[in-house]
Amino acid sequence: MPLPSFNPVEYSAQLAAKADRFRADFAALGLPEPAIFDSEPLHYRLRAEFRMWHHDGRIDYAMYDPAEPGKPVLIDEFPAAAAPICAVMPRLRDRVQASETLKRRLFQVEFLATQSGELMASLVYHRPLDGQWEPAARELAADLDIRLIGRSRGQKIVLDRDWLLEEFELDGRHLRYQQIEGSFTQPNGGVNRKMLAWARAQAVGTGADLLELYCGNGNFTIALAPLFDRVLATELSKSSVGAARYNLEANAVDNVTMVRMSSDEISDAFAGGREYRRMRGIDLGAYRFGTLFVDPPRGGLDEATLRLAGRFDNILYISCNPATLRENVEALQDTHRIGAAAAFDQFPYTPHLECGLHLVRR
Ligand SMILES: C[S@@+](CC[C@H](N)C(=O)[O-])C[C@H]1O[C@@H](n2cnc3c(N)ncnc32)[C@H](O)[C@@H]1O
Repeated sequence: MPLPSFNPVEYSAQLAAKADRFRADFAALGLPEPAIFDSEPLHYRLRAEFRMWHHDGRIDYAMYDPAEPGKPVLIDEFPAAAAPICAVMPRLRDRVQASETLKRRLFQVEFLATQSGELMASLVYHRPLDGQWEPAARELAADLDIRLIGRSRGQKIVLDRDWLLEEFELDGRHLRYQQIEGSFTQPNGGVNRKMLAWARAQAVGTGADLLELYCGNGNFTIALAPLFDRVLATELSKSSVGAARYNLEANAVDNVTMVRMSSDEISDAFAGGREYRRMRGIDLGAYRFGTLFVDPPRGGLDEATLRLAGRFDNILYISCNPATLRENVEALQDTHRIGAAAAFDQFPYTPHLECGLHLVRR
């Protein structure tokens, strides 16, 4: 896949072609007409990372075309990135270039922005960070008015905090989300809000209790919780579970129990497998689960999780990989039909498409 070119004139046609492919790929599985949710055509990415290329006494941002992996493509701008990232990129490069301490063996720069206006950059080095780095970095952070983190092998220097606070309105609620550096967060903030609204619309009326797997920092959990009596939410990553707990409190959501468990562990617990210390005090039998919400990584659902899914009347499935989504829906064909579908264009100008399905027990 070559590096994308960002031409808003081509955007609508590209999205239409992706949606057609989605329809065609799922036609045999009884896909209803999907709702199509577009992205902003530019400045839609809240995360962007670049290698730093050192040459002729200067440094430049670089990306790699997978078709020519040995050859850096030097870039001055990255129009997919959120406007605050675009604005700070040249200023950060010039300031780093002017400081030997900040520049030496700088390998990569990772930006994270929020729609609420916060911005963080992580400077990743191929050398241990010494006592001179921190004062230079503090000056840089103050000049650019951003949060800054320095990383090197086995070393992480956080100047103040390693997270941002995202805030936005959703269906009349003001939501707050801690987003931790290095942990998963949805890259396209505008499209994420459309995914949350779609998921909420699908969940209305499914009632009873919700089981959520792969909940990350509670992105969907916080949005969906008021529509259910009780929610059991699970996630593998320790830092994401920490953020999710923070977010439950920050949003005054009190009907969610959060457990750090992998999808196969929670599937095993439901199947009456071994006893899990992390499940102590949680009586699975006392829940009245009507809905399962899953948003797995690209690999989709494993066998044990598919068996667990088959027990639910409603499965809300958000997927960043239509190929594994299709395999999983095929495996559930005997018990579930597709009640509603959506395509979310998280990744404009690439072939990737995020999909949402509401699977309903036959
Ligand atoms: C696509 S992200 C979705 C996160 C969240 N729903 C959101 O919207 O931000 C997938 C999440 O699954 C978690 N994960 C990966 N493998 C897992 C596993 N085997 N069991 C449970 N969670 C897993 C990752 O840490 C990540 O947070």
